[in-house]
Amino acid sequence: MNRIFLLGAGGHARVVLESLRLAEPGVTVEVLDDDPAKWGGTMLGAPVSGGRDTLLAAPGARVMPAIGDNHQRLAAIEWLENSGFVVATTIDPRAILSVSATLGPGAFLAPGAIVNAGAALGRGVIVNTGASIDHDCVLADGVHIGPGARLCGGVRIGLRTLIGVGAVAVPLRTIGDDCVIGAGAAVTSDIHSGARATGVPARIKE
Ligand SMILES: CC(=O)SCCNC(=O)CCNC(=O)[C@H](O)C(C)(C)COP(=O)(O)OP(=O)(O)OC[C@H]1O[C@@H](n2cnc3c(N)ncnc32)[C@H](O)[C@@H]1OP(=O)(O)O
Repeated sequence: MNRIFLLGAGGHARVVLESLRLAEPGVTVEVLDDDPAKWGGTMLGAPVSGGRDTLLAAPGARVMPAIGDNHQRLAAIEWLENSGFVVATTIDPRAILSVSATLGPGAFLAPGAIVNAGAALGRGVIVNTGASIDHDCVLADGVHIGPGARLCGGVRIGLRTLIGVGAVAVPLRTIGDDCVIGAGAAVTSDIHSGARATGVPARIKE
């Protein structure tokens, strides 16, 4: 039986669940969440059967992290790896992934996402609905590229950074760790780690 646990029962997890069912027809999905209030319920017909303790009864199980928050998702992946679980990736069949691009464990490509030649995406990277990552981009662990965002060629993005919905970055720019790039921003200069930047062109908000 093709069985997988989905870690997370929020809005992002519902998107991942639908993509997973399309990518792996017939898969049996069991949902886990750290919030006990969700236990015993269902999410899109899949049982929400408990929290991480439930996993400990299934050593070596396959788990897809589906937590929207970048820090929490990456921490969960590290916990799963250290606990001996197999961290899955999910590529929605309506996404396009270059044969020469690479994805780390726990990565998710949403419907309409495009990842082009030579791009390297780390662990737990989300490329959300209709976003595009062009050739030779390098995205570190825990990055989230929001819906409709566009990265030109050779852009580098640091750990856990969020690129907001509809934002863009021109070629070869570097955006550091733990940044937030606001919705609709145009990144035309490098952005240092920890910065929040908005606008066209994007300016760092101190
Ligand atoms: C499927 C999904 O939903 S995936 C979700 C992906 N997530 C996103 O895309 C979220 C992106 N987040 C944003 O763009 C946010 O607005 C942020 C992070 C830039 C700012 O959030 P906050 O710190 O809460 O700022 P806040 O809403 O209080 O606004 C502060 C000021 O910045 C302005 N501002 C906020 N966002 C932006 C933006 N994207 N571009 C330009 N100005 C902005 C506000 O208008 C406000 O201006 P004012 O002080 O003149 O009134």
